[in-house]
Amino acid sequence: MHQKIYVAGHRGMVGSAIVRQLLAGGCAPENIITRTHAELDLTNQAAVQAFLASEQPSQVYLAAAKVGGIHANNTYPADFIYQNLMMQANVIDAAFKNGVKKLLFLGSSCIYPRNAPQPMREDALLTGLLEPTNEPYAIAKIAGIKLCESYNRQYGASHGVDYRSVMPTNLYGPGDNYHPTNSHVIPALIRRFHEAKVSGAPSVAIWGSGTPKREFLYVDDMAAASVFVMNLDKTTYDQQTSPMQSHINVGYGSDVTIAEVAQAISQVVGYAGHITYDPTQPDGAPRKWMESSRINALGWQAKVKLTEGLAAAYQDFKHQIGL
Ligand SMILES: NC(=O)C1=CN([C@@H]2O[C@H](COP(=O)(O)OP(=O)(O)OC[C@H]3O[C@@H](n4cnc5c(N)ncnc54)[C@H](OP(=O)(O)O)[C@@H]3O)[C@@H](O)[C@H]2O)C=CC1
Ligand SMILES: C[C@H]1O[C@H](OP(=O)(O)OP(=O)(O)OC[C@H]2O[C@@H](n3cnc4c(=O)[nH]c(N)nc43)[C@H](O)[C@@H]2O)[C@@H](O)[C@@H](O)C1=O
Repeated sequence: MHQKIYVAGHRGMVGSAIVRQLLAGGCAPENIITRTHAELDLTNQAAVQAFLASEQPSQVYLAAAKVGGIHANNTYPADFIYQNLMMQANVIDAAFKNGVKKLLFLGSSCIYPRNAPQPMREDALLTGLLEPTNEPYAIAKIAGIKLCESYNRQYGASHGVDYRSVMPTNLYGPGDNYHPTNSHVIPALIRRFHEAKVSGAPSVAIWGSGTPKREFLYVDDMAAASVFVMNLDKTTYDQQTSPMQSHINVGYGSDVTIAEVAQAISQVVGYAGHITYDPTQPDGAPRKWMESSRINALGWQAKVKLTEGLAAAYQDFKHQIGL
């Protein structure tokens, strides 16, 4: 019998990329189960339980979450911690209760301490204070990792439960959220430089100092990593993880300053004006570069270079606004 795969968050940037990856890998469309947020609110425990009881998928990709950039995280902390805690607890528990043996949880690079040595290794988790601008979201993500680990420890031998966690670095690409203030830096600046080019604005303001560094991974690379980790045989996966340190970093391999990525975006968009800086906006973590040797040792490597990915992201933006 063909495997039914539930992709939670299939309309989101990562979820839609995971669906593309599954289809490209030969998965039949009818075997990919999806529900929109309007059809199934994952913060509703009874609805999630009823859905998984009726669909009985064999795998779950948990790519649904309350997601946003530094301003959104800093403005709506209650939404970020509550909705993410509820979604992941509901999906992971209902998956177990309905016999799902394989689940992949998507965390974030935010789980690591603000001042973790760079690049950040998986064993840096819980060794220091978190970045205040996204601490609530990070706490929810850490809880997601520990939910997966705890179900594995309690039910792995008896029920074959094998729930895995990948920690993406900052992501961008098709299907991104281009909201002017709630988005992440790359989609926000694609929109702002595009609008400045169209309006002829003489300058564009970047938030913060421009000095923080970020690692950026193209979303289709992230989707490939997600399917790769989900399908790894357990013996191989266990070689790079331990029962209470089961998460795996997924990074591009190198990072750039915000000033450098802003310059690159202005070139891709074709904006010729000046770049200024708005110190009233927060910088957030000074650096968030992932140490990805575990997943690299398992056989996955990022492929899409930043300039190539930015060009594709700009095409996606223009498509989203109907150009
Ligand atoms: N983007 C990034 O840079 C990074 C993302 N991640 C993680 O990757 C995962 C995917 O992120 P990304 O694709 O960027 O996020 P998106 O916001 O693009 O997608 C999230 C999806 O989840 C859905 N969703 C949100 N709340 C609910 C709910 N209550 N019930 C049902 N569905 C819901 C959204 O639907 P709707 O829009 O209709 O509400 C949307 O389709 C998340 O776990 C995120 O934390 C980790 C690191 C970096
Ligand atoms: C992805 C990961 O990490 C996220 O945190 P973050 O990396 O700080 O997110 P960010 O992309 O919003 O900012 C990156 C940097 O960029 C600068 N910056 C400049 N100008 C704009 C700007 O116009 N918009 C935004 N958003 N940032 C800007 C901004 O000041 C900051 O220094 C979490 O929210 C959380 O979502 C998470 O999971």
